[in-house]
Formats: sequence, C-alpha cells, structure tokens
Amino acid sequence: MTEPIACPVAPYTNDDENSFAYTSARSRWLTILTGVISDVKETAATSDVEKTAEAEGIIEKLEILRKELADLAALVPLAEDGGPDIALYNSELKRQTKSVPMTYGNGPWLYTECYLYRKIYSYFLASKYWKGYDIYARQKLDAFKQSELAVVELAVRYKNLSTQLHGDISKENLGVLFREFIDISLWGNATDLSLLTSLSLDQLQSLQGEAARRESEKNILVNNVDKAWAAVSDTTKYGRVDIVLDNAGFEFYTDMIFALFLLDSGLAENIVFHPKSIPWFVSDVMPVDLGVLVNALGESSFFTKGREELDYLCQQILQYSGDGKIIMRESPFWTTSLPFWEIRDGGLGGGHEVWEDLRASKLIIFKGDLNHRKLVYDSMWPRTTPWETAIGPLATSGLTVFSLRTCKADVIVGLPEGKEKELEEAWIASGKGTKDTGRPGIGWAWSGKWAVMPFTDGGKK
Ligand SMILES: O=P(O)(O)OC[C@H]1O[C@](O)(CO)[C@@H](O)[C@@H]1O
Ligand SMILES: [Mg+2]
Ligand SMILES: [Mn+2]
Repeated sequence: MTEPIACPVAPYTNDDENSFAYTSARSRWLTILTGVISDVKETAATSDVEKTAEAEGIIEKLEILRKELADLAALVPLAEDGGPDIALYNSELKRQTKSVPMTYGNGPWLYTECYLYRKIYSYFLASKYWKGYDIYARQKLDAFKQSELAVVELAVRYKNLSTQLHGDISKENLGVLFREFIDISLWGNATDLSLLTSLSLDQLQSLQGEAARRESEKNILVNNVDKAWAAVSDTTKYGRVDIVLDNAGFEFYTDMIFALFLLDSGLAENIVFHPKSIPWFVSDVMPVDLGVLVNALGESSFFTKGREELDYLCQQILQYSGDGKIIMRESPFWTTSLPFWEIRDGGLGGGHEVWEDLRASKLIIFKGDLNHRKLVYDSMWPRTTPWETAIGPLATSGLTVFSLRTCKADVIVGLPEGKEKELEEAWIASGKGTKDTGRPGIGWAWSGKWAVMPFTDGGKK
C-alpha cells in the first residue's frame, strides 16, 4: 500500500497540555464510551433473548476498551471485522508511530480519535444482531426533539420564503438570502440558535436583521462567503452542489433547509449529501438519518407545533428526493483517519473515487469541525498560515472547496497577524482562561463561539 502525502508540520498530539486533545483523551472520550455502554444496555433490555445475549459480549469488549482508555494504553492493530478499511487503519498506525509505541495518551489526536470510533464500531460489525445498530441514534433524536422551537421557527421562515422564491427575485436579493442560509447552516454546527439571524425578506432589510447578522459576523474570523456566492451563482456551470455532512439533528435540518433553498431558487439542480457509513463522532449523519429526519418532521406527536409548515417541508424533501435531486452518497473514505489531502488523483482509502466524483460539483461545502481538521491535516500550523498552504494539494485540485466550521479544536489557519494574541487576551479577560497550562488563553479556539468560512476555487481559471 502506498503512503498518504506527508504533511511538513507535526500533528496535534494527546500529550500536549495546551491542546484540547489532552482533555479529550483523558476525560471526554471516557464519558462518550460510558454513554455507549448505557445505550447498548438500554436497548438490550427490551430486545429478544439472542440479541440480548450477544450484547453481553459487546458490552464486555466495550468495558475492556474503557479500561484501556482510562489507562492511556497503547493502540494495537484493529482486528479483522470484514470492513474494507481495517488494513488502512493498521498501516496508518504503523506509519504514525514514532520511536515509542503510540498510546491514547501520546498519539496524534486525529488518528487516535478516528481509531477509537472505528474500534467501537468493529464490535458491532463483527456481531450477528447488532451490525447496523447506531449507538448514538437515541441521543441524536432526543437532542433534535429539544430543538423544537428553532425547528418550527425555521420551517415557518422557509415556507414564507419559498413562495417568494418561485416568483421574481433579483440576483441581489438571492445573494442576500444565500448569505443568510449559509449563516444558519454554519451556526447550526454550533447548534446555537441564539446566533441565528432573521430570514424573512422584509426583515432582511430591517435594521434589526442587519444588526443581528453583524453581531454574529464579528465571530467569523475568516469569511469567504462572497467567493462561495460567486461560485454558486455562476450559471455557466452545471448546477450540482455537494455538502459533506457533519451532525444529525438540528445541524442536518439546517443543511437540508439550505439545500431546499438552493433547489427552489434554481441555484442548484442537484444536491449531493455525503454522510458517514458508520456511527461516527457521536452525532454525525448516517444514511438512515435522512429517513429519521423526515419521519421526525412529519410526525405530529414529535413536533406538535408548526404542523402546516413542517408538513410542507417534508413534502418538499420527499419530492426532491423522489426526483433524485437530493441524494445521499456514501464512501468509506469519510470514516478513515486520512486527511482530505487524499482527495486527489490516486488518493488512498477511497480518496481517489471521492475526487473523481466531486469534480462534477460547482461548490463543495464541508460542514463542521472534524471535516475542517481533516482539510488542514490537523497539524500545528502557525495560525497565520494561508489557507491554501494548509489544504495542501486541494489548493490546486480543481475542486471548489468551502468549509463552514465553528471552531471546536486547536487547528485554525488564515488569521491576520496579531489576531490570535487579541483573542487569547480577550478569553482571559472574560474569566474563562485555564490556569493549569502554560497558555491560559488558549481555550477560545475550541469553545465553539468562533467560526471560519474559508474558500478555494482549487486553482480553477
Ligand atoms: O461535529 P463536529 O463539528 O465535527 O465536532 C466534532 C469535533 O469536536 C470534537 O468532538 C471536540 O473538539 C472533536 O473531536 C471533533 O473534531
Ligand atoms: Mg513509523
Ligand atoms: Mn460531528
């Protein structure tokens, strides 16, 4: 097997006390694993005898894994479970292991975290009754239910707008709406509705709407939305837009509304969603989550308010899906540990096939923090590094890449000189600084309060 393209800058690692990797490996993952164990127990309690019996073995393995994590033990090669990606995980383990064994406590953050999710999944994949089981489904649906107010509010806005979209609308107004929907999809990643801005055409012009948008805009550290607008409104290109999805529930709902807007307005002819094929980083969208979303929206006992608007929305999703205008396309590449530098001719782990597929798109939107980390190799780039440098071969791949990410991890590039210092000082001044590391102001970077939206046209002329 050939090797992935190497990055000249070292990765964030779990032994770095100044990185969110450090607490991730020592406490966050343990909590997640504890949640997985309880979920399996809860499901097993109401399952038939054989399925329950099989759960015992799975729980035992999960508990051993929990112990290994707590001990910050060494990572061992993954056992064969029939998955096509095992060999790649194991060759990466070898390649990324330096002079000492790689442990949960010292390994590269990106690799060790992907490995952990893949390892958990292998216990289910190797089973008879639990193969397709989503250990996070319960959690995803509960969280979605709790966002009822925001869900209904957006459905009402969408219905109002979509009637206007079918009428005559100027390109300028369409551009305003595009920016608003991008904002919603962006902050959907933080699942923080308080940052959302007004959407109705009337309110768009109002002072209040603009003020609200400015308010959230100041937290967007890199904002290339104008370039993305130029790419999507280029009517000389075939109108396919791709969205590399992140989280199910409210975020996926905002992505879906954005997709409907693109289709209703004619800015896109097709939307291709890219979900994850296995339960991934807790809340990531799996193919089944499209049906889960439609069912939740369409079920009057799930969301009791805004029925007319929600029914309209469901009908739109079903119509577009039925016409093949909204599709879900899987690839094993998205759940490897590989950086997106492998989305290239000859890329490993499915990266080549993804590259070939994405070439037909006029705009590829990558949602969320993890996708962003993979775009920039999760390496310790100085924060003033140009985006085009940090995305390596993607800068000249011909692909039009737009990342919508609220920052939940250390890696951030493209900041102007002096900005990082300013943010660290403000973080300390707000009383949120940590006292126990060499850099008390560092936490702003993973607080989810800031965002970046960088763009590249992939060197296209
Ligand atoms: O769903 P998102 O936005 O990718 O966030 C997940 C990210 O947040 C974390 O869970 C915490 O930083 C990372 O492991 C991961 O990169
Ligand atoms: Mg090695
Ligand atoms: Mn996610």
